[in-house]
Amino acid sequence: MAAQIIDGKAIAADVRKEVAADVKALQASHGLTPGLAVVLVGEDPASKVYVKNKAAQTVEVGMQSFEYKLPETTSEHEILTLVERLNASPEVHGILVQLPLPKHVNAEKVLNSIHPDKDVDGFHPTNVGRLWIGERALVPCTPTGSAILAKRAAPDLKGMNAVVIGRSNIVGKPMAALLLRESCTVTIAHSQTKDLPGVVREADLVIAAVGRPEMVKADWIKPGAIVIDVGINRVPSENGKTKLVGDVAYAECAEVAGAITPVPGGVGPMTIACLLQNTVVAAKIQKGIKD
Ligand SMILES: Nc1nc(=O)c2c([nH]1)NC[C@@H]1CN(c3ccc(C(=O)N[C@@H](CCC(=O)O)C(=O)O)cc3)C=[N+]21
Ligand SMILES: [Mg+2]
Repeated sequence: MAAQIIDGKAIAADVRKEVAADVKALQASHGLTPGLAVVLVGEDPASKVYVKNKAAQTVEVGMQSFEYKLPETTSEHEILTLVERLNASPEVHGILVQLPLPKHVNAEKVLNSIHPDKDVDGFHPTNVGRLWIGERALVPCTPTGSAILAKRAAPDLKGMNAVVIGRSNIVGKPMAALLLRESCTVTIAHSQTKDLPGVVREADLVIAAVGRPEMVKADWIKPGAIVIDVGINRVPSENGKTKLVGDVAYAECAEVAGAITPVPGGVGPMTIACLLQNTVVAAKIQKGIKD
């Protein structure tokens, strides 16, 4: 039986509609227009595309967009000075510094300089702590979007065996925290895991976030399992161009899984939608607005 295909593009559009409604409500109730600042250092072409998409969608939902495109040679000090300015700006409620940063810049130092209440990526240690202890937090966008997609396939994740493949601070670890909050039994698997296929075969819910093209095979998947593919890998294609593939061998896994996300059109669009949602949450936190 073929899997249900979880349409991230359509679900992201739903989330953006909700965000647009939230923005309207905030304007009416508090005269507040949330603003998102994105900082891009250097010329990475893929990064430039994301920044452009983010800016367009930010404006589309009625928020203010501030873009800072700095040359590759920008010093760490200059970046820190910009972040300080954005931290202090009343028009800016969310700050995202696009990763990766150039090698001469200490990324950890830059990310930690963002005010936790403006940290719409949810990477600041304060937000990591808030997430794990269950306080109101800004939660990383990719795991948030992935959880929304999983819940579209199965509204109640309670009691499921969830296996997260990948232990990054950006996806794997916060994903585990979110699934624990949904009362899943969570395993974080990684490159050193013994018998990874065997571990994944126990999963009712698989989240693949390793950055290895099409690594997860059909015979790793328990029949009927939900498969969320976080990977976005650009690989050579037949016609000499490149194409995007996930961390999951999509075609073969779709024949075993109960539900599966495609790449592109799965988690990627959700990441940006959740970034916009986080900007609204950030604005509310800064203004002391409940919910
Ligand atoms: N501080 C920071 N936060 C990030 O969240 C962050 C970052 N840095 N650096 C780069 C990565 C990458 N990223 C993507 C977001 C959306 C798509 C996306 O929408 N992808 C589309 C297709 C894109 C295409 O066709 O190239 C899809 O999967 O359908 C992809 C990648 C956010 N990132
Ligand atoms: Mg993210």
